[in-house]
Formats: sequence, C-alpha cells, structure tokens
Amino acid sequence: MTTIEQIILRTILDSRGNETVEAEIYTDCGFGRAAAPSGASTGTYEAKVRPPREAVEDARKNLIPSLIGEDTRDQITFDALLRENDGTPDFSSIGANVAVALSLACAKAAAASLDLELFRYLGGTFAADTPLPLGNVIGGGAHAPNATSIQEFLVVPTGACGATEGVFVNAAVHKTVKKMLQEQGKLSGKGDEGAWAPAVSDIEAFEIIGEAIDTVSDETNVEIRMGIDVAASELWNGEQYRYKDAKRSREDQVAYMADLVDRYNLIYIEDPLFEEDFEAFADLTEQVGDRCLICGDDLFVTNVERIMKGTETGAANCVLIKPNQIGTLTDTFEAIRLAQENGMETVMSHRSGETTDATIAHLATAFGCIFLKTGVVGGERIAKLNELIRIEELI
Ligand SMILES: C=C(OP(=O)(O)O)C(=O)O
Ligand SMILES: [Mg+2]
Repeated sequence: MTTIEQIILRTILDSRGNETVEAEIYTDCGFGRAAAPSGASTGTYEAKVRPPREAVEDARKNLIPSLIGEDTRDQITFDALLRENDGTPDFSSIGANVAVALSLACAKAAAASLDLELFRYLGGTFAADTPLPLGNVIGGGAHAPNATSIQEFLVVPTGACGATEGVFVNAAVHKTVKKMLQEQGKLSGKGDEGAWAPAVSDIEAFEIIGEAIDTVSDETNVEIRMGIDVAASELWNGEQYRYKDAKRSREDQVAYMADLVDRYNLIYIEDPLFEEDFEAFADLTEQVGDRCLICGDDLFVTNVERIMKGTETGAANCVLIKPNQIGTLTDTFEAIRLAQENGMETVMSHRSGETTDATIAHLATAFGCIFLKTGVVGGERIAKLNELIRIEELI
C-alpha cells in the first residue's frame, strides 16, 4: 500500500525562470510530488545542487531503479539510500536538488497513501499550532539590484490570533508600503521574493515600514513587529561589511545590529554577521538575545554539526530551516530537533527561487516552527500562505 511502484523526475520552471527538479513518487494508492527551490544568497556550506537536466538524466539511470520497492513510510531508510547512493557529504554527486525533491515526495506519497494530510502524517497528534507568517515587504541585496543593502525587511503579525489573520495583515502592510512609496515618488518593481525593491537607504526602509506597521496596526488592532535578514555574508569582503552608504568592522557591525534592535523594536535578525563568525554572533546574542531572535541561516545551513557548534558557542537563539540546504527530510528533522532540544526557536523558510510547491507550510506546522518565512505576495509565495490557511482550518 505504501510501497514505491514508480518514480518520475522532470525539469520544471522556477519563479526566476530557471530550471529546477520536480519528483513524483507513486504507490498503488497515492502519490507525492515535490520540487526543489534554489537560493541566490546561498551559504558556503549548503548541500550542492547539480544542473537540473544533467542531474535528472543521471538519477533516472543510476538512482531511481534502486528506490523502487522501498516503503515510503520508512523515510529514514529512504533518505539513507539517497545518501548511500550519493556517497559524498554534500550531495554533490546526485545533486541536492534531486535529493530534496525525492525525499519530500517520499513523505508526501506516504501521507497520501495513508489518506493523511502531510502535517498530520509527520506531526501526529501534537501538530497543534500553525506558525505565524514572516514576510518581507522591502528588499534588496542579492534579490534586487539598486535597492537596499540589507537583503530583507520583514514583518511578523505577533498579535494575530492565528496564521490566517497574519497572512492578511502582512499583505495589508505590503499594500500600505506600496501606497507610501507611490506618494513619495519612490515606487519600484519587486525583488525575487515579491518584496518592493525601491532605491532607498536601509534607514529609509525601516522608517517606511515602521509607519506602514503603525497604520495597519491601527486599522486591524493587530500588533506587528519588524525583522530583517541582513544576509551579511553577501556584505562581508573578508575585512569589512560594505553597505552602499557605509563600511563597518566586525565590532561596528555588532554595535549597529544591537542599535537597530532597540531603535526599531526588532523581533528578528537573520544572518547579522557573516557565516564563519560564530564569535560575533555570540556577542550579539549575549547583548540582545533576551528581546530579539538572532537567527542563523548561512551560519547553520540546516546542518546539525553547525547547529551543535552554535549551541556550544551561544551563537544564536534561532535556526533557519531550509530543507534544500541539507538535502533530505530526515536531516531537516534532525536539525529542528537538535535546535529545539537546545532551547532555540526554528523558522521554516522558502528560497528566493521557488515553485508553487507548498510542502514547507506542512513541515513548519508538523515540526512546531515559530514562523514560516515565505514572502507576502506572488504566486509561488501565496501557494505556501494559502496552504497554511487551509492547514489552520484542519488543526
Ligand atoms: C531566502 C533567502 O534567500 P536565498 O534563497 O537567496 O538564500 C535567505 O537568505 O533567507
Ligand atoms: Mg537568509
């Protein structure tokens, strides 16, 4: 009933117009489909993707035959087979894009075959809460040229009574920001994740969003807080953090981040320092970790060894979780479990290059992540947000 009978791999389109990998796994009574997303500001230690067409062709010949007949309910064995077949520490042989699509499709096939929603299959009785949406409304960095230096200016509806209300509150902030930019003659196009990408300074972006939050909070009676993803590895040149309008040393960067937390009441900072600097991360967490989530994305790359180092050094109090950074659902689960056992929050995240695959909405709910970071608007973003709304009805 849950035995794999057929696997299909194909190349499909992603939101940036690039090729990516989609997998389908069939049992005799259900099937699961999943697609690999892709990053622009990727961490050095992420699992490695291979060019999709080449990876798909190779996997059809050399990998797929060995997976037929496996039980989709035995996710750990399925993922171990992917690792064994790959034989490298970073999936550079079969490609992390092929691995993650197959791994997630396996879980979805098992859930469908058992007639269960994915979040229920993975989370069981204790999947009792949906995460709040964390979405970017203004952005620049590697996701939009000629805009802000900080990659993402995020909002989270901390006062929302649930994910559904939160999704609409974030959209209202996005719309209010548009109106304000229009009035100021600064309206721009959008970056890769649907955030506005105006030619404004980082401080202007904070001010605009601060005002938009106040307006929407007054209208909706919902408290909304701001966050940022600095994606600081993109700014670091080996000696300094190079912003469009400033250069900062490591020490200056920590002080700047701490100042922003207090000036803008930030609830969340992702990658405030570059991906090797556990020590400066720890300094910042020591200073503001009691009032702000300091989250590692490129720092941890959903990798248990790096998260372990983070817990030993006190580098952060939050871990960003991106299944394609590590390549399998089992590894993703292990990363979340390790983080949570060590008192860290977890945030499930999209990538800047996405498809309409909505699996991460289920994973975030099943595994008790505090936020789902997946943009605010755009077809590939609302696919996840609308799935979250549906999940909340079933919880
Ligand atoms: C989603 C992000 O961007 P990318 O997918 O480009 O790494 C991020 O940095 O958190
Ligand atoms: Mg990031």
